[in-house]
Amino acid sequence: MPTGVILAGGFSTRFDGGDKAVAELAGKPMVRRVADRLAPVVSTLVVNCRGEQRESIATALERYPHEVRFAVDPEPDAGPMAGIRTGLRAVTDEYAVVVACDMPFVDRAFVESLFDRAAGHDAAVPEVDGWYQTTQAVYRAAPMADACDRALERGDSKILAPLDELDWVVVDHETLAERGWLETFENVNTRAELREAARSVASDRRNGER
Ligand SMILES: Nc1nc2c(ncn2[C@@H]2O[C@H](COP(=O)(O)OP(=O)(O)OP(=O)(O)O)[C@@H](O)[C@H]2O)c(=O)[nH]1
Ligand SMILES: [Mg+2]
Repeated sequence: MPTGVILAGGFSTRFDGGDKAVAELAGKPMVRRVADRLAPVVSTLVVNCRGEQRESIATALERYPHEVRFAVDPEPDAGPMAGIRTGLRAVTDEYAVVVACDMPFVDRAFVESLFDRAAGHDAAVPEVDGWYQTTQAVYRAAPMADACDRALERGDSKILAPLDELDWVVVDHETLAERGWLETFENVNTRAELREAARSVASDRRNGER
């Protein structure tokens, strides 16, 4: 089975104090929600974060059913693409799904379909409203990490820069909408968005989901 990489090295500046990775959403830290949603489709978890986040994230991931590896940023604040690179360097499987720690509704069936689409290619990246969702995408770990290194060496930290030299496929908006997969990209940046997400979890619970 492939690996799951959770990106958690950001500074949560819009979140008004505290690290959103370990903020509780309906009683469960967000990073744990993402990890639990990936558990059925991955066999190893890699968490990319800064050194000082490691202890609190490890606590949030206690008794996770798979091996958990930490990939600590050598340099903090180098941006999400550098975080993807650092996370993918710790991957030993051919493919990995990368998911941001603030996407607590990541959909398992969607992730499985991303792995299917990526097979034989270097990446499968969804596109929503014209934006490529590189922080919820599947990559072939080694070529993507190498391409990130080269982009960073050229001083290009744009998240799409490494894809220029790779064979990547796009999962388009229409397909995502048809299959009911737009909610998988919902992300939490502010305390208000956290409250909104908690309301979604509560209403889904009433409907017998989540
Ligand atoms: N390793 C690493 N990851 C990052 C960095 N910046 C953002 N990320 C991750 O990329 C994902 C999406 O980023 P944002 O939503 O901007 O998160 P953030 O930067 O923590 O929050 P803001 O400060 O409010 O922008 C999150 O999973 C972050 O943890 C960074 O400089 N390094
Ligand atoms: Mg940011």
